[in-house]
Parts: sequence; C-alpha cells; structure tokens
Amino acid sequence: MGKFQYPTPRRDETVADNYHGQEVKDPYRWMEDPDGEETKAFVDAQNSISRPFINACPVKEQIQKRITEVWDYPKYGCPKKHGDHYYYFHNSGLQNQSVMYVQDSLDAEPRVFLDPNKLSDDGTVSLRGSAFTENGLTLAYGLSKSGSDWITVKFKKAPSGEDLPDVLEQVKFSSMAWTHDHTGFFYNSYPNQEGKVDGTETTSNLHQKLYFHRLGTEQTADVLVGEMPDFPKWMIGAEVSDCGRYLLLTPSEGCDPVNRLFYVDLESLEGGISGILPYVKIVDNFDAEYQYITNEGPVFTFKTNLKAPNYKLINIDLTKPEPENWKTLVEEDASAVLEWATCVNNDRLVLCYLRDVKNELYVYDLASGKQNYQFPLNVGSVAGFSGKKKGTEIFYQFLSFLTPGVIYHCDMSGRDYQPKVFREITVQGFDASLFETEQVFFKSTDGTKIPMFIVHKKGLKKDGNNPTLLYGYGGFSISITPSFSPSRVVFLQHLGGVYALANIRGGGEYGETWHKDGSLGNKQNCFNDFQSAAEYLVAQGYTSSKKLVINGGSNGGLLVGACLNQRPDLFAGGIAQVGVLDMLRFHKFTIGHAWITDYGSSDDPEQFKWLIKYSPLHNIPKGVEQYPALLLLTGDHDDRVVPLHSLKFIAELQSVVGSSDTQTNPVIIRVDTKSGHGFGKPTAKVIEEISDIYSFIYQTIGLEWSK
Ligand SMILES: O=C([C@@H]1CC(F)(F)CN1C(=O)CCN1C(=O)c2ccccc2C1=O)N1CCCC1
Repeated sequence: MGKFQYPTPRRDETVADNYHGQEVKDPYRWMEDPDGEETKAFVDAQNSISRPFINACPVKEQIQKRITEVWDYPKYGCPKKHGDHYYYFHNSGLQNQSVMYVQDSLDAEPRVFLDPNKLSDDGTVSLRGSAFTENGLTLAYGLSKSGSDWITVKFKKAPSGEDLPDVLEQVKFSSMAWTHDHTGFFYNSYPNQEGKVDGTETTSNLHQKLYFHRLGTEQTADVLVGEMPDFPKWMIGAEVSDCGRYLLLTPSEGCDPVNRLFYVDLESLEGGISGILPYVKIVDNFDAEYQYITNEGPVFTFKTNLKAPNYKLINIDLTKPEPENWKTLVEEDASAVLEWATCVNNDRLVLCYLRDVKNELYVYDLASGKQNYQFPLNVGSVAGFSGKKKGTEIFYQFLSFLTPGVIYHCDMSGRDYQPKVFREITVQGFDASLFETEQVFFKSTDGTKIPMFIVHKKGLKKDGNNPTLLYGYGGFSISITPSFSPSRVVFLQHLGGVYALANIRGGGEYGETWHKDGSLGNKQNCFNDFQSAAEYLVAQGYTSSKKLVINGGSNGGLLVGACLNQRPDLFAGGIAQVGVLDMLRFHKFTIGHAWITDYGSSDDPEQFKWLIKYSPLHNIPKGVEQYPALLLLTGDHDDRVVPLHSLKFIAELQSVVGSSDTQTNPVIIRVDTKSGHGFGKPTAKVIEEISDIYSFIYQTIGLEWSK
C-alpha cells in the first residue's frame, strides 16, 4: 500500500495546560469548536481521504449487498400489555426504525400504533424512551434527532394513536413517570442550558432538574419539583411506586451503580404537586445502588450492591427506615450477578442472573424470597423481557451468537410454569449448524482468569491465518453478553473470519468487583486483559498479528486507542467507534463529567497520573516502524462522546506517523453526518457503516471474499 498524504492542520504549539506542575501541550485545541470553519474544513479533508480509500475496496458492493440480504429478516420485540391491549416493536427487515404495533389480543390483527419512519425522510428520527399511564390510555414518548441525547417528548392517546398537543423540549437523560391518576408526568430537563441544544454542541450538562407536567398544559406551566443547586453534577431519577402512592427519587452524580434514595408520599401533599417536593431521605450517601423493584404498602424491595458486589434484594420498611431494620430478601450469590428483578402476578419475582456471562432466569416468591423455579434456557442472553406486578404473564427473548431470537410466553398465575415459544425469529439462508461458539478462559497479565467467546465456522484450521475481529468494551459495569449480528454472519461466512468477544475487566460480568478492577487506578487492567486476549488467539493458532483487528466503541474506542498505542506490534488494525481519546479533557464536554467515576479526573493530581499514562491522544508511540491500520468513526451529532476526541487523535497520529517512510498502513477517520453515538441509528446508516468497516479491513489485512 502506497504512503498516504495526510492533511497538515494547523498545530498551535502555544496551547498548553499545566497539570499539577506538568505542562501538557494541546496543539489541536481549536478542533474542540465543532462550528469553527477550520474544524469543518479538517473534517472535509479527512473524509476526502477515507471515502475514496474505503470505496476502492474491490468487493465493497458485494459486502454491502450481502449484509443487506442477511439483515433483511423480520425482527420482533417482546409484547407488553398496557390497559387491555398488547404493544410490540417489529421491523420487517430493512426498515430504518422499528415500528410499534398494537393488538387487541395476542392473536388479533396488529395495527400500526407509532411509526418513527414517518417522522423523517431518512430515518434519523428515532424513539428514545416511552411510558404508558397505569390505565394504558396515554403514552409519553421521546424522539431523538440524528442520534442526539436530546429528546422531544410527545404524547399519544392509546390504543387509537391519536396525537395529543403536549410537547416537552430540552429533555435529556430523563425519567418518565406518570402519576396513577394519569393526569401528570415527572421528567428531567436542562432548562437553563445556553446556546445550541441540537446535539452538535459540546456544552457540559449540569444542573439537571425534575419537573411535573400536567397533561393538556403548556411546558411553560410545568412545576419545578426537584433541583439540587449545590450539586450541579447530580441527576435526579424519578419513579412512581407500583401502588401509585410514592414518588421515589434516586439522585446520582456519575455512572457508578450508586445512588441516594429519597421518597415523597404523594398522598400527603397538601394542595397536590405545586412546587419543590418535600422528600424524605432514606439513604443520603453514594455508598451503594438502590433500584426499586416493588412495594407492599410501606415495605419496599430494592436491588442493591450494598456489601454485595454481585447484588441482592433487600426490604426497607418506610415506617422504620433505619439501616438496622433493613432485611435481606434474596441473598447475594457469590458466583452469579443479579442483573435485574421484576415483580409479576402480585406475589412473584422474576430474577435474571449472569453466571460466567450466560443468563439464567428464575421465579422467586415475593413474600419469602424463596426460589421456586428456573426457566429452561440455552447458553446465551435474555435480551428482552416484559411483565409487571399487576400482570399474570411474562414474555422473554433469548439470543445467542447463532440464535437470531426466540420469544417465550409464560402464564404466571399458577405454579406450574409452562413457558412456550411465542415467536421464533429466523434468518433466511443462515444455517447455524455451519458455525460454532466456544467459551474459553485465558489468563491476563496478572493471572486473572478472563472469559472470551470465540465464534467461527466449524472445521476452522488453527493455522494462524484466520482474519479475526476481537471486540471488547471493559467499563461502566456493562456486561457484553452473546448477541446475534447479521453482519457478523457475513464476516464469518464470506470473509472466513473469526469473531472473538473478550469479557475484560471494567464490565459487569462478575459484578462490582469486576467493574472496580477495571476502573480508576486499575484501568490498565482492561488494556492488559485485551492484549492478553489477543496473545491467546495468536498462541492458540486462531490468528496472527498480521490478521488480527481489534474493535470497540465508546469506552471500547478508548480500549482500541490505548491498545494500539501500547502494542502496535500485536495488531494489524483497529476500528475505534465514537471513542473517548482525550483523557485529560473528556469531563469538560456534555455528560463527560459523569464518567469520572470510571476514569478519574485530570483536575486531581493523583488521578492525573493515571490518565496521562494511557490517554490515547497523549501516548502515540514515536519511531515505531508500522502503526496498525486504524479507522476511527464518529458522527456530527454525537453528544455522548463528542467528535473532538476522534478529530484531535487522528490529527496527532497522522502528524506522528504521516512523515514515516515505513508507515504504509492507513490511519484515517470517517465522520458521518446526522449521526450520533449509535442509539437509534437508522438501518441504512448502520449497514453503510459496517460495510465501510469491512471494506477497510478487507484492504488493510487482505481478506478474501467467498460466496
Ligand atoms: O455513555 C457513556 C456512559 C456509559 C454508561 F455508563 F453505560 C452510560 N453512560 C453515560 O454517559 C450515561 C449518560 N446518561 C445518564 O447519566 C443518564 C441518567 C438518566 C437517564 C439516562 C442517562 C444517560 O444516558 N460513556 C461514553 C464513553 C464513556 C462512558
């Protein structure tokens, strides 16, 4: 591959910051202004390199065509009952957004209830959050434009779908909680945020407030019911209890699974909801998480990680709320993580556990906390669930790497549970029997056992010659569990690929211990684990460093950037999507301040030392013979991880390797328009992006297309 001529954007060597005595230059600081003419010109110049390179892939059309074919299968979500009707999401295959249908019964003719595809001509308006009233007669739903975190909340009558006039703007990171008289709705917004709020701005999201909206009134009449003026970073989660009597407030100040716990007895409010609510504090610290499950009168059940890093269920009686009166309902399981719990049929709990990255589903008695049934489940994930306290049935969706989806239905009114297949999702032309999934455990640098899924065609030759895509995330207590991906099928089936998913530390796969072992001062463990995963795949003959490409998005984009910098010899390439790459400044933009719980902050001298050691922007290796091929991807409306991270990183990398005679691998960036962090991305854009990624890999590590 010939040498690339990269743009040479202005380097302002006068920009430098003093971090606790250490000067750090930031020559591309000007790229932090997304509206600057220079920034826009830089983006255009970068796309003028990456677009032709990607399009030069000789089989790009075949790749895109095949991904489109495999993608074109009917997708369904679990039905949910609201009032006397069932609602479910369905995508006929290639629709940009899934459509919400309503049925009068499970076997009645479905009717379109809400079709987001009608709300834009390119599918870039997506549904983000929704909540039905208790009687199922009104729906509040959020709409996001171009993938931004900002939503506009609108309302519909159900089941007719008739639009109501109410509109709520400047809503972000919001709860959606109705009062049980169906007349009002709690939500969050940033009313005082200055300037643009269209998702292309980088303004920090501070001073979130809680409002109460009365249906049929203007947003200007909404009642400010909660604010924390002394704690600008706090976000105020709100939930109405199953009985409708209590409003639970769960303030948080970052992304750690911890929150405070306040409540309001809505029945005790003299004069109704008319101002800041008189909340009672049950927990006034950030020592643990308390997630509302249900309540029986004043006895509340919460999922918590208090002295239980794998989580447990506790009961708190509001009439005697002191911790010494709290009771454990379901003890922590030392070998499985309690991921979620839901009350169904008034007196049952459905609990979902994760054991060695595989889900298990159980029924417990609410009163006794005793387990009384385990649902039969294959190896894989429970990717969807629906059921509620006043309901007598549940639906759950099972997925795995080779199972596109099976939805089960179970009547919970008796004790003899007979889950039945409600719907089996199939992919034309996909024969799962041609492939296999292994779960292996390898040792990381410090000897810790790390799980990894490996998926490939049966009969794979372990001759070190298989192109391999190694995916990882490793943060924010998020577990990456088996899922089905049509584009991955194309990589395995037509590009002879091996797909590996490494469940590295920082995630939630083994509870809070696992998360903490990959956060803050331990963040390097994530990179060590991922590099050890790569070394395992090479040592076992799955692949070689010349055929190994790493991929991650968001926090996983940081993972890719840091690992390419640290071990440019170990990888042929990297695909970093919407990555966090400037670890000294991430907390200054949009919701970045909430990530300090995982990363720390450069404002703190001790934490600065952690960050400067691995921040991708500040650790690009100099003098390496060949930096791996790198494709960065971002979007102009990404207000979760703002594009400046990727712009500054690619500029610095190109300035370091661009002049090297031995650097033949491309290091380029693809900046999409009307595109955000990923949530709600239209199918057309998703397929284009994956096709571009495979085309990039095809040209850099040399793939072969087979029919
Ligand atoms: O997006 C993120 C991190 C990872 C996460 F913790 F899973 C979520 N996250 C967030 O930044 C979550 C942002 N966020 C809230 O804080 C919040 C409160 C209430 C409702 C909705 C929201 C919401 O989306 N990151 C991007 C890169 C690094 C972390």
